[in-house]
Amino acid sequence: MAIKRYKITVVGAGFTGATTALMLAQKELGDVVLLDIPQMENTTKGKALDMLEAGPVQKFDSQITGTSSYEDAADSDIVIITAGIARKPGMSRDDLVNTNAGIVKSVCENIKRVAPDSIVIILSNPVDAMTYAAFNALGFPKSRVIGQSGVLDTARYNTFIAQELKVSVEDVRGFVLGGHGDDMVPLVRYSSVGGIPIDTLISAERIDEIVQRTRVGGGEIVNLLGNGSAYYAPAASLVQMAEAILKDKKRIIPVIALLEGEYGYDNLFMGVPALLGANGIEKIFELELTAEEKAALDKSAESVRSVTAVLTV
Ligand SMILES: NC(=O)C1=CN([C@@H]2O[C@H](COP(=O)(O)OP(=O)(O)OC[C@H]3O[C@@H](n4cnc5c(N)ncnc54)[C@H](O)[C@@H]3O)[C@@H](O)[C@H]2O)C=CC1
Ligand SMILES: O=C([O-])CC(=O)C(=O)O
Repeated sequence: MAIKRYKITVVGAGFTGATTALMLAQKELGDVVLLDIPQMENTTKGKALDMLEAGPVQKFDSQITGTSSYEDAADSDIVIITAGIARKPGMSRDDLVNTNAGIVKSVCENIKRVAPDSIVIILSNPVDAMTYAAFNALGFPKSRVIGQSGVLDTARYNTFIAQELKVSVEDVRGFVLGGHGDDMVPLVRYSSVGGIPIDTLISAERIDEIVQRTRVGGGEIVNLLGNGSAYYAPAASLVQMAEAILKDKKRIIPVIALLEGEYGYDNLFMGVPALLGANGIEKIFELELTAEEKAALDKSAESVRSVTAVLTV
């Protein structure tokens, strides 16, 4: 019997990448390769060794390797791309598009060469457009090119709802659709706590405030940190997606997927609820939307389209 040990490569060993590598190892989802540019090789090796040395204390046996060589990523089952620059206060995610498109493209050309059967999850911002750029550079089927935004946006939304009601986060089921920008669409009508619709528990005014705080949730952290963006919750979100795939859990979670007619959009990568399993995105779910919800989603899609259109690479 051949027992499989998974290999997960995390490209970009900065705040999000390093945190993701540690969380993957803590859950023993597989062996982890942490990869950054040659100028960062010693730092990357140092971070990987430091994490590995947490294993005896935290009782995990995942290997963690720091490297700048794509050969070490050969035949990865999953590749997570966090490479690129992060925004600072006063910037929007879209300001990163030109720099990060070049980085994501070069990373994907290497991944295509060394791990042609991998499932690729993209975090680098602006993430809807970067997932599109990755899809073009990889040439993989759409089921194997997935962007992360919805797990994080939903986690923020759920956090604020749980705080408002003083209940366990475990019982909150929020839903966020659309692009990873300030006009994302938290869907109040599809959000519940212990099965109870939130609009029967929270006033309309407070719900509006929670929705607005969710939309600018990334910016709230950017302003507090002063010199970078969120990484603990983004890393946890990536790990949830990797786990759904590696354990073939068939989870229904929001991810950035290529839309080919769904919700009325074509040739657009944007956040929608999807079934995530061993084959990557196995199905996209189309929810019925009211005219108001559809108008909000159209606005978000328009923002994603305009930043995707500036891709020059
Ligand atoms: N989609 C989402 O929900 C989120 C996206 N992000 C995005 O993730 C990206 C990374 O954020 P952080 O880790 O905080 O930034 P960071 O600056 O801490 O780390 C980025 C790392 O990428 C590396 N890098 C740059 N070019 C590379 C290349 N060609 N190959 C390999 N590695 C390369 C850098 O050396 C650096 O170590 C940013 O674009 C940020 O905006 C961050 C949080 C959430
Ligand atoms: O806000 C940022 O720039 C990073 C990010 O995407 C998030 O934390 O949602």
